[in-house]
Amino acid sequence: MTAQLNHHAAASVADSAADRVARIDWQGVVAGLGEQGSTVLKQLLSPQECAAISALYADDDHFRSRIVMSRHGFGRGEYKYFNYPLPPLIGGLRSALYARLAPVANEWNERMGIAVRYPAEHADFLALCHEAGQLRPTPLLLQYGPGDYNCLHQDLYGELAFPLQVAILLSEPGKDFTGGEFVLTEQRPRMQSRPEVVPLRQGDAVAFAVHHRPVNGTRGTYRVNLRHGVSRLRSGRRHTVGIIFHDAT
Ligand SMILES: O=C(O)CCC(=O)C(=O)O
Ligand SMILES: [Fe+2]
Repeated sequence: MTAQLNHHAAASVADSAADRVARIDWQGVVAGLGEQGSTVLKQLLSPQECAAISALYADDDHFRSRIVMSRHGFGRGEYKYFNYPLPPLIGGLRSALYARLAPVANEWNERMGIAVRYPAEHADFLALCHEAGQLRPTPLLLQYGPGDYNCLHQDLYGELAFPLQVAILLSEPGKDFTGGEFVLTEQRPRMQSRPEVVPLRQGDAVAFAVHHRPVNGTRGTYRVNLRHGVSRLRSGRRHTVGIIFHDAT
């Protein structure tokens, strides 16, 4: 009886976005981002939350636009950009994650010799985006079926770009879908690209560099260029929510 009650309590407690972001091992995340340009944030969403967010896909009231990837040469599959106001959990994660990633972004820019610095609070960064004419929300919900894939790309939507982003896998590999792995490539100057496959379970998030990041070499710091995408789904259905911190023109 006690175990059942505890289980029920754990499932029904409103675990705020801020609380769960505060529990992440940020030292480990910062180390992973520094070494690989990406890192996994385990179990950011419960299976119930993943299912609830995936179910939003069918309801166009939540979205400002729908993109069919094959029409633009982006791959195969589709996605929808959320409208403001974002669903509270996604909006809450967006601002809580930003506050933890902004110091990393500032350190990267310093090392890459880029003068831009990011404010501590996401609301202040969004105000800068809006002043620059980047008014449209960028968080998105992606949907893939058998044979679908997402070509390697960078999510840049205007002059202002926050250098890190987060994607959360909403479906369970091996059960809801097969194939469909999250892939990153890292292009070093005058060298061939390094591939990285990021293993994710349902509810896990990956934080990664949007565009470029600094790497220490023997002759100082250089920039590597990153792209991300998704390998071909072999079967089933895969949903992801993408959290991009800059808004779009
Ligand atoms: O579906 C994925 O895992 C990748 C989604 C993506 O490209 C993004 O969130 O920016
Ligand atoms: Fe993307």
